[in-house]
Amino acid sequence: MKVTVVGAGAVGASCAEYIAIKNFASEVVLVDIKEGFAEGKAMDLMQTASLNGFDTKITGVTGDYSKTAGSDICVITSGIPRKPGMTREELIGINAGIVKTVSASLIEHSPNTIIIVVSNPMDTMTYLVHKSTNLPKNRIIGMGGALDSARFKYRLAEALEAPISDIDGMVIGGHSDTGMVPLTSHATRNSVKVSEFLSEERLEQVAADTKVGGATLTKLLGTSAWYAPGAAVSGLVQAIACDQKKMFPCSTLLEGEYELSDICIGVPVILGKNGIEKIVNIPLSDAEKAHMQASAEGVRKTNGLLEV
Ligand SMILES: NC(=O)c1ccc[n+]([C@@H]2O[C@H](COP(=O)([O-])OP(=O)(O)OC[C@H]3O[C@@H](n4cnc5c(N)ncnc54)[C@H](O)[C@@H]3O)[C@@H](O)[C@H]2O)c1
Ligand SMILES: O=C(O)C[C@H](O)C(=O)O
Repeated sequence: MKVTVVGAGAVGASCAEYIAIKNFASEVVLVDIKEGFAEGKAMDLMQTASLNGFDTKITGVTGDYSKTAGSDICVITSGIPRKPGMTREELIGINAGIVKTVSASLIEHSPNTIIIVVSNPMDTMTYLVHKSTNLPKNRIIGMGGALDSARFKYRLAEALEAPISDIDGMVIGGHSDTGMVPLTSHATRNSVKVSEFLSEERLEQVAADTKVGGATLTKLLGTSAWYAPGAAVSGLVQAIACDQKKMFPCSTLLEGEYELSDICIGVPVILGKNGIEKIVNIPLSDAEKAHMQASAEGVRKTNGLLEV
C-alpha cells in the first residue's frame, strides 16, 4: 500500500506520522514545493521508526511527482492555512490553483488512485477535483466531518464529564464555521441519547463550540490545527487501505441524496478499498434538514467563486 501526502506542512506531516505509527502502509511519499522540506520531514519521521516501532518507509521529494507513481491513495494538504480572524472560504483564491495543479500531477502518475482532499475550503476543493479531473466520484473524498465529529465528541464528553470512549456522535454538512450540522439528536453515551443527560441549552452550547472548533484553535495557535486533522485523515486512509467498511462523514458528490445535487458536502459514507462504497441515508429531524439545506447554500456560494 503506497500513500502519497502532498504538503509536508503541519497537517501533511502529522498525517504521515499517524499513518506510519499505525503501521498498515508499506510506503508514504511526502511531496512539498519548498526545496528540501519534505525530504527533511521524511528523514526526521524515519528517525522515529525504531522508537515508535513502525516499518512504513517514508520518503520526501520536492515537486518530483514521478516518485509518487502507483500510489493507491493520495492526500492533498498543500495550500495555505487560515490565520486568526479569517474564514476557511477566504483561502480559495490561493488554494484552488494549488489543488487543481496538484490533483492533475497526482493522477498523471497514479491514474487509479483515490484522492483525499484536505486543503480548505475543503468542500469546494473537493468539488473542484470533481470538475477538473475524470476520476469517478467514489475516488474523490473530502476530509472534514471525521475531524468535526471528533471535536463534537470531545465537547460532549466535556459537558457530560464522561470519558470520550463513552461517546458517539457525528457532524455532517459543510466544513465551515457556520455550515457544520452536529447531529445532537443522534448522539449517545453508551447508546443512551445525550439529551437524557444534558439540557437543550447545554446541547446548543456543545453544538456551537463544535462548529467553531477550528477557529478556536486557530486563535490559540496563530495558525490552524494539525494533530486532530492528521489523525482524522489517517483514519480515512486506514479504512480504505485495510478495506474496513467503516462509516465516516465525508464530503462527497451528491446526486439527489439528502435532497441535494451537484455539490460536495459532508454526509455519512462507508469507506473501503474502493473509496466511498456507499452513501448512507440517515433520518434527520426537520431542524437538521433545514440546517443541511442552509449549509449547502453556503457551500454553493463558495463553489460559485471557482473558475472551472
Ligand atoms: N479539511 C480539514 O479538516 C483541514 C484541517 C486542517 C487544515 N486544513 C487545511 O489544510 C491546508 C494545510 O494546512 P497546514 O496547517 O498543513 O499548512 P502548512 O502551511 O503548515 O503546510 C502547507 C504546505 O503546503 C505546501 N505547498 C504549498 N503549495 C504547494 C504545492 N503547489 N505543491 C506542494 N506543496 C505545496 C507548503 O510549502 C507547506 O509546506 C490548509 O489549507 C488548511 O486550511 C484542512
Ligand atoms: O480551522 C481551519 O481553518 C483548519 C481546519 O479546517 C480545522 O477545522 O482545523
